[in-house]
Amino acid sequence: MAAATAKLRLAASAASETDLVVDNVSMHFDTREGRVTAVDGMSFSVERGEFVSIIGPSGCGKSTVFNILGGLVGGYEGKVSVSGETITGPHPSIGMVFQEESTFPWRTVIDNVAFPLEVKGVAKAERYDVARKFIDMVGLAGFEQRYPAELSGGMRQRVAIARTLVFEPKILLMDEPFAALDEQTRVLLGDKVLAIQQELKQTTLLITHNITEAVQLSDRVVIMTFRPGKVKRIVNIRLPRPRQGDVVGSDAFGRYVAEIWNDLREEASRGMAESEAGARKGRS
Ligand SMILES: Nc1ncnc2c1ncn2[C@@H]1O[C@H](COP(=O)(O)OP(=O)(O)OP(=O)(O)O)[C@@H](O)[C@H]1O
Repeated sequence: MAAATAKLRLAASAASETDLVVDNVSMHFDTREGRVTAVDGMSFSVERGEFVSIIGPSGCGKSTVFNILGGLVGGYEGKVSVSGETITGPHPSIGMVFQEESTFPWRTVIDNVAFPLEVKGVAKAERYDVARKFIDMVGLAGFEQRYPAELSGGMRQRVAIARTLVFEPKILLMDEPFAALDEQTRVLLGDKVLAIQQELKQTTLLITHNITEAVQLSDRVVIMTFRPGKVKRIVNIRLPRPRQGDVVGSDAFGRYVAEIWNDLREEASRGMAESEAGARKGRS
């Protein structure tokens, strides 16, 4: 009986392991126009193996949150912790994928992906073995010897994702990695991300302004308000896993998109009204 209870307790704690906690985080910037509150008292967490997206209109503070979590900026209020440890700068458990092009143009795909292992001093044969595994996972097998200029934008972003995964980070943090791609490519790349998620059970936090992408990939979507960025609502996406791109055509998918758009429309309209008012002020 005692053993059964202990087992249950163990299962319950494993089921609720939290990888990332954002606790009451605020960030202000002092500008010539005065103090701007970019993020205001944001709190949320990401459980182990969970895929969470943060979505919000332009200017709501998404990139600021990304920079805080990546340890790229300091001077914020509140606390961010990874597996219970407060972060004070870039944390080795967090692997980042950036919006802008970040592959090294002078290196082949395999040398791009193997780069972090090369820096760590891993021998060539071993680092190529590991790199091949991740190149395969992102669907680029056969392209190992190509240079980034010989690939499409979507393929280059997959190289960047593989290069980050090679570290085996506890948390994968991505800032609009597919923003520059067309809608069809995004949905197809979403399939790749879903497959990776399925295989690695990778804890992932995606920053995006694309509702389809957020619903397609996530277990939960954190909706942010327009400036100052707060958590407006967190939506649980109860679409079955494993998911594939065709989930986008289902009625349930459409309902989630409509629900999130309802919240976002309000925020985006506020953003637009503010920028129009700013432009009028500038003209008068
Ligand atoms: N370094 C900075 N100095 C001054 N203001 C800043 C700075 N970084 C961000 N801001 C302001 O903070 C607010 C949030 O910006 P942020 O870039 O985080 O938003 P975002 O949601 O990522 O926007 P987008 O989707 O357009 O990239 C904006 O009003 C922005 O002008």
